[in-house]
Amino acid sequence: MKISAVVPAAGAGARAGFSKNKLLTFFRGEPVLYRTVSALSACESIGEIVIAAAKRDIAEISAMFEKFANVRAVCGGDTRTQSVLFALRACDSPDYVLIHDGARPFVTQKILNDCIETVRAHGSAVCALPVTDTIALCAEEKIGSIPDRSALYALQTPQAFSYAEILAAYEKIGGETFTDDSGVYAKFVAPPQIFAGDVKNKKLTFREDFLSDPLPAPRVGVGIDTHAFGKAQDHIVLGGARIPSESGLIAHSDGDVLVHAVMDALLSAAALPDIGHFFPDTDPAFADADSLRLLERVRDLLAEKRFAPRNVSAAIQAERPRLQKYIFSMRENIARALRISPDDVGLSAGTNEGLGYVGEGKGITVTAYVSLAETD
Ligand SMILES: Nc1ccn([C@@H]2O[C@H](COP(=O)(O)OP(=O)(O)OP(=O)(O)O)[C@@H](O)[C@H]2O)c(=O)n1
Ligand SMILES: C[C@](O)(CO)[C@H](O)COP(=O)(O)O
Repeated sequence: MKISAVVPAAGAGARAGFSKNKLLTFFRGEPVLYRTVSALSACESIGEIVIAAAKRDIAEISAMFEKFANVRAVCGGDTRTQSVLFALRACDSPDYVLIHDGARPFVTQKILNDCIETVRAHGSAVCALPVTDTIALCAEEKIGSIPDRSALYALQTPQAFSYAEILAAYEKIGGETFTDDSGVYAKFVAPPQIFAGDVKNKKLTFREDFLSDPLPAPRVGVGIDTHAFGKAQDHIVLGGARIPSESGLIAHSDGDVLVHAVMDALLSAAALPDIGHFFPDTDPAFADADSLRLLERVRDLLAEKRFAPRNVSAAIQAERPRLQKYIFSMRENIARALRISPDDVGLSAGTNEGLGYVGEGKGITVTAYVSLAETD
């Protein structure tokens, strides 16, 4: 079952009033369009992604996605309707196509999956929200009538259709302009099926839309742990790596002070009790425990609260042993346990210039910061 995505992104963004296309402006550290397309790209059911871009923006948009093998940009048109038509024509004959505005960067994986499930079942799928305001039909600044609100919905994107049907419908339009794709399908094919949208999936239209953020701020957490040398052992375990050492770190578990600090940071970010609560050092079950397995359990505890780790940044203070050649495998081990990329795990290691208990080689201290994302 092949599913393509079409992203109309060729507008001018006139109502937002920036000096360039609003989709190329930054929101929370990345261009709006990058956020939108990244969400589509993270959806496993979607294959190719075709962006309709204005001629003046096409080089910038193509460069933005050069590392995405499945994303390409084609020339859009003067209206959204034309842009969608041109991108539809450029698709590689999928079974279904999902059309999503570049200007809706807050689309969630749940919405995308619901859209795909609906189109598979019904041949069409339109993201729709029941309206909460009273809607009036007006003429000459007078209210003509007030339709029954229980039958009114605000239509969002994504909207998905059988590719053959929506392409054929778009080819029949001629010069007419539609405000969305469901209108085209309704006119030339059949009444489209709706599924539940989300208020957070709003379209960035006006400058003010860029000031209010519908997404919760990322949650951060900090964790600090220290273990003393003194165990009769020829190695320490740090970030899951076994590192030769004159003596081991004293602990009930494997003494992985780095992973312990990361676990405490994760639990703290989620406002959960610390590792002493979940893995007490009086419980024989955790004697010599592999801390990476405990880290996986912390990941699962976060998932129960609908949080997922986004990134880890930790600083190791150790006079000895030398750690540089183990840093990459530590990053990989932590990333694997947390199901994130090693690129999202930053580690630094330094001595304490001979000062204090670290400098005297009596122990190792790690300070870890993490951030969490809320999951759908
Ligand atoms: N000729 C056009 C016009 C719009 N769009 C896209 O359609 C989506 C919804 O349109 P809108 O929010 O109206 O964007 P703009 O047309 O850019 O905004 P404005 O009307 O304020 O100029 C946006 O992702 C926009 O880039 C498009 O692909 N081609
Ligand atoms: C397609 C759409 O986002 C559905 O709500 C909307 O109709 C686009 O309208 P615009 O005027 O092109 O922003």
